[in-house]
Amino acid sequence: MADLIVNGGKPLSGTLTPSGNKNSALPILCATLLTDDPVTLRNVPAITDVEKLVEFFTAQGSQITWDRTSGEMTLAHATFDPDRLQGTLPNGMRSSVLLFPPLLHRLGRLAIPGNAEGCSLGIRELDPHLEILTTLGAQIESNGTVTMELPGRFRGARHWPDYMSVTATENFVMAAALAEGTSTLLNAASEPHVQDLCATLAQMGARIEGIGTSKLTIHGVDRLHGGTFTIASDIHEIVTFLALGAITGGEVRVRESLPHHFDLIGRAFRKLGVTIDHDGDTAIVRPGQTLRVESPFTSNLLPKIEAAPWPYFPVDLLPCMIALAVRADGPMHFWNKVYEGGFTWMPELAKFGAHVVVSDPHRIIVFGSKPLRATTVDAPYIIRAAVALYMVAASIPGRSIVKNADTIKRAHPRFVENLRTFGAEVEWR
Ligand SMILES: CC(=O)N[C@H]1[C@@H](OP(=O)(O)OP(=O)(O)OC[C@H]2O[C@@H](n3ccc(=O)[nH]c3=O)[C@H](O)[C@@H]2O)O[C@H](CO)[C@@H](O)[C@@H]1O
Ligand SMILES: C=C(OP(=O)(O)O)C(=O)O
Repeated sequence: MADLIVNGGKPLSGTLTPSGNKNSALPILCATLLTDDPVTLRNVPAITDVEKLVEFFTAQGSQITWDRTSGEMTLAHATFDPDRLQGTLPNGMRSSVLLFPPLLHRLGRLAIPGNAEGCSLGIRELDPHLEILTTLGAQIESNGTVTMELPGRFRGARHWPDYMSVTATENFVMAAALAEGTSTLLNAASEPHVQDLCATLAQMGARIEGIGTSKLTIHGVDRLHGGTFTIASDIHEIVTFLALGAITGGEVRVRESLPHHFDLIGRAFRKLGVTIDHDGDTAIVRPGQTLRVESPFTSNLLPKIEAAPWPYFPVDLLPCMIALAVRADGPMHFWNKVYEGGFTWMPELAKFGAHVVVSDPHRIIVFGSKPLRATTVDAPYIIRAAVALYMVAASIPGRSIVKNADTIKRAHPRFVENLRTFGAEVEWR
């Protein structure tokens, strides 16, 4: 495990070109297995989750070249050899579940241990994935090991799951793209990365209607083809760097900042006193903004930022807003409607001197603007919680240590190198 050593208290200023979104790159990489044609991907982030998938594909015989500096990767799975698969999928990452449809499509059979690993935000359920695969024609058995069998092709069907799950929606789309007949998913997730996967599959020849909405209709086709596709910017990295500018009082510009996804995110910043300007596709946080919780017009109302499946504010961005709230004048209520483990790291914030009341596993109130001190904190296995602990450390003069922060490397390549170009004093140890 690696620790971040931080000498904080300086304004961080600079311009960032964000890397590719992990949550777009991983399903798209899995989707490349749906064709034998070569696929070239641009802007692939050099992150540990991608490294694990590439290692997995290579171990099964796929041909992959990856220029980590330019971000261009070419994959050819014509030589993918099912007999080499020993039943172990990449571990420590939720996205392994995204291999189920393409592997079933190629192998017809798959056996996995009964639990899906992911970060420690909460229990990462397998059931919605297995329900989808069953609905689309797979047969599932479980006795500790889960065995999936697909006789022939996936078969088109209608499905309405309990909730909008990102990876389960992605699995539905991948399976239905090559199914016999038409499939419909209601209560579909529509996060930017779900849209990215659908758009890439459409470019590969899939017939998908309703991209970006909660109802997806997919007309199955016989084959998908290769091509050249670009992974979109990482909305999490965009927000992180803007928030870093705001919390340290610096001026930050982020290029390729996906302004069309920004309305509600910009509103969350405004609730904490931060204005994000847009100049074309560059997002800008200007220096010298006062972090202050915006007063609602309604009297006696506790201001609130609530996170839920898109188009709500994204749960993965809550930690950045919590870090800002720690520094903002006034109380802010946060509501994570998705994960029961999203606030387990609040005791680490308290070590800096932050005042946070955990109301229940899904809700906290941050009483900001308390005097803070540099200190040592422990990051949980939650990417943006580690980022948020760094943000608070960066805002406090003196030496802090964020221990076990290397979960950040799962999503953000060159995190420390980028921070240094912004004037940060920070290093891995
Ligand atoms: C690789 C990838 O893309 N990972 C993302 C994906 O994970 P993932 O696809 O695993 O997340 P899901 O959308 O399935 O939600 C995670 C868990 O939250 C609970 N749940 C979710 C929604 C809901 O309305 N009710 C409910 O109870 C379920 O227990 C579920 O298992 O989406 C999450 C939610 O945006 C993000 O944090 C992850 O970064
Ligand atoms: C929760 C996350 O990722 P994963 O689902 O891959 O664990 C995340 O990116 O914050």
